[in-house]
Formats: sequence, C-alpha cells, structure tokens
Amino acid sequence: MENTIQLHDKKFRIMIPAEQIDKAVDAVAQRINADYAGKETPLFLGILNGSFMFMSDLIKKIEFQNELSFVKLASYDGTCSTGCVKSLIGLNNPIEGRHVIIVEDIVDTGESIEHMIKELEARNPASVEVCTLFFKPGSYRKTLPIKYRAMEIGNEFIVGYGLDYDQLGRSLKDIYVVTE
Ligand SMILES: O=P(O)(O)OC[C@H]1O[C@H](OP(=O)(O)OP(=O)(O)O)[C@H](O)[C@@H]1O
Ligand SMILES: Nc1nc2[nH]cnc2c(=O)[nH]1
Repeated sequence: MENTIQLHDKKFRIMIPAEQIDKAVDAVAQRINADYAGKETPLFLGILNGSFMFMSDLIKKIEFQNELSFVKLASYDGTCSTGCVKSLIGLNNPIEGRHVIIVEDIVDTGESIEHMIKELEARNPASVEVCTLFFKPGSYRKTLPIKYRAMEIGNEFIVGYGLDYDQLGRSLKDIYVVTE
C-alpha cells in the first residue's frame, strides 16, 4: 500500500488500513445480525455512489435473509442558493411495512441522510435505521439518530473505500486523509 497518493491537485496520506476497516465492518454487521434476527426480510438500501464497497463487504457478513437495492440522491439542475434539493431515484421496491436499513459510506453534515429518511418514511415502512461506515460527530447538524456507525472520525476530508475526491479514489481499499 502507498503511504501517500495524489488525486487531482491534492495529496493524501493513509489514515485507516483495510484490516481496520474490515474489523469495524464486522462489528457493525454483528450488531445488525443481533438486532434483526427473526424480523421479516429486511431491505438493505445503499446510497450510490459512495456506499457500493461498504455494502458489498457488509452484506457478506449478514446472517439473516435479506434483500438489497441501491438508490441515488440526484441534485436538480440549476443553482442551489438556499441549499440543494435532491430527488430520490431508483427506488422501485415498495417499502410499505418493510424494515429498511439505509447503507451510507459517510454521514457528514447529515443533509443527505435527513433527506433520504424523510423520503423513505413518507412511504410507511415498518422501520428505518441508518448504517454508515463513517460518522463525523463534529460536522453533524441534524437531530435524527444514526444508529449504526462503524467508525467515527474528525472533520477531515477522506477518500478511498468508495469515497471520492472529484470522482477519483473510490477504488482504494484503504482510507486516506487530505494533507494539503
Ligand atoms: O452528510 P452530508 O454532508 O450530506 O454528506 C454525506 C454525503 O456525501 C457523499 O455523497 P456525494 O453527494 O458526494 O455523492 P457520492 O456518494 O456519489 O460520492 C456521501 O456519500 C453522502 O451521501
Ligand atoms: N470523499 C468524501 N466525501 C464526503 N462527503 C461528505 N464528507 C466527505 C468526506 O470526508 N469525503
């Protein structure tokens, strides 16, 4: 593994190696296994693009019968002077009465996840919880509880394991932090 990398104009150094990520994914998967055992076919709903790698590793550790799907929050065209409104696309499964576990790579300010939860709750699921690989307590501006947090980090900008810097870095198996 490279200790420092360059993506576009920025340098990044390694922060969390793959082995440590795997341990954190394992621990959160075991909590979900304990909490959802015996519940009627929960639906894991990944938010694209960033969650693809976390979802892939998480779902292999899930021991109950489940369904899996991905959705995207797409920004409307135009400027976002008062904050961007995003629309949920790709949700084809009816979720009424279902137990839904949203799978995110990172919850930062909470804008995206709050929007996602509101969109889903309007469709009357049995329950909605969030499972995020990374949570930034210092940046989070919302009050909605984020139940499953694999790892908590500071306010630094990270890439790797699905997370990008201007679309680069998603395929890295370790997490890197920006240095300049
Ligand atoms: O808590 P927030 O401040 O809303 O930030 C978190 C969101 O930002 C990233 O998505 P992004 O819009 O960059 O899309 P991507 O997953 O395609 O990279 C990430 O995947 C979360 O969805
Ligand atoms: N790649 C990346 N995307 C984010 N979206 C919100 N926070 C982050 C972050 O730290 N890194």
